[in-house]
Amino acid sequence: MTSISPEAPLLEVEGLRVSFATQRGLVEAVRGVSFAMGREKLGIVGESGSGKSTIGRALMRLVPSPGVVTGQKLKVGGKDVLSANERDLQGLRGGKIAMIMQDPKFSLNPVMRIGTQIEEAIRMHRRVTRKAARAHAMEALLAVRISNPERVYHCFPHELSGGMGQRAMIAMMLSTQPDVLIADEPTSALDVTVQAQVLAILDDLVSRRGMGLIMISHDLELVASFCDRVLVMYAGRIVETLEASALSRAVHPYTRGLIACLPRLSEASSRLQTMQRDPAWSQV
Ligand SMILES: Nc1ncnc2c1ncn2[C@@H]1O[C@H](COP(=O)(O)OP(=O)(O)OP(=O)(O)O)[C@@H](O)[C@H]1O
Repeated sequence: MTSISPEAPLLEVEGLRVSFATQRGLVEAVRGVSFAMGREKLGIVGESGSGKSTIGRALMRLVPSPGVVTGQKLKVGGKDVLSANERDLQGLRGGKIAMIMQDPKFSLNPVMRIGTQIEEAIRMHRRVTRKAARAHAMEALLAVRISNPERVYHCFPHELSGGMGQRAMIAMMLSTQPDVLIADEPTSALDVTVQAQVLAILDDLVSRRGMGLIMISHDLELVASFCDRVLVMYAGRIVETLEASALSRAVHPYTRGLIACLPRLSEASSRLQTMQRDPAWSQV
């Protein structure tokens, strides 16, 4: 873990804006988002298209062309992301901040064995021998509760099940010891049992390593049960920030609408509510 004081925010975001010039006009995906986070689990929820993933990508400086990212401040572990050059970015990505995606297919190299990929990631960030990198890779696989790391080490990604592939990806992202991990819908492609196992692994790793975790999801219930704090997004803006334990005290009508739309076992026979949107929620 890099040496930053426990009190310093791991992440500082002020006035973040991301827009895309498209043939259909300017898409303002993120419209002035500000937040800070420490060693905590922070959820970002909102419906599809509200800008959640774009925030994650902006933090990694991975917004694709023609995206334009601006802001007053975007700092990870005290390092400025907005002004970082390619070399700085290599150190930042993996070293300070890493991202796991919904599907390991997009993060793992399909033609490289799992162990080799993890070792490569480690050796990009730490001066260690091949032998030491291999030992660290094995440790990383064990840390995500893979009981037979030797076998997984030699596998290609397609030889792993969805849950195992997800664990291997988490192992790779954590092997470089980042301060902040962004998990973008990390479990939505997994069945419920495997989902619970992967969340338990993330929870354990985050609390043992004292990292910050950003969990991006459209699932308010999941995020509220897993995270300490929740940012609720609507149309590119944060409309509400809540302690996860205080969801019932949400005041924004969009958040209240999300809560009202959740199915409840006690009301199995009643119709699910649908959200009534107010155009005023999108106004800056
Ligand atoms: N490369 C791109 N080019 C043009 N528009 C984009 C691009 N990437 C994202 N957008 C637009 O930015 C907005 C926010 O997208 P984003 O993927 O961040 O939303 P999201 O909340 O993560 O949604 P989802 O849950 O579906 O992933 C959407 O309107 C999307 O169409």
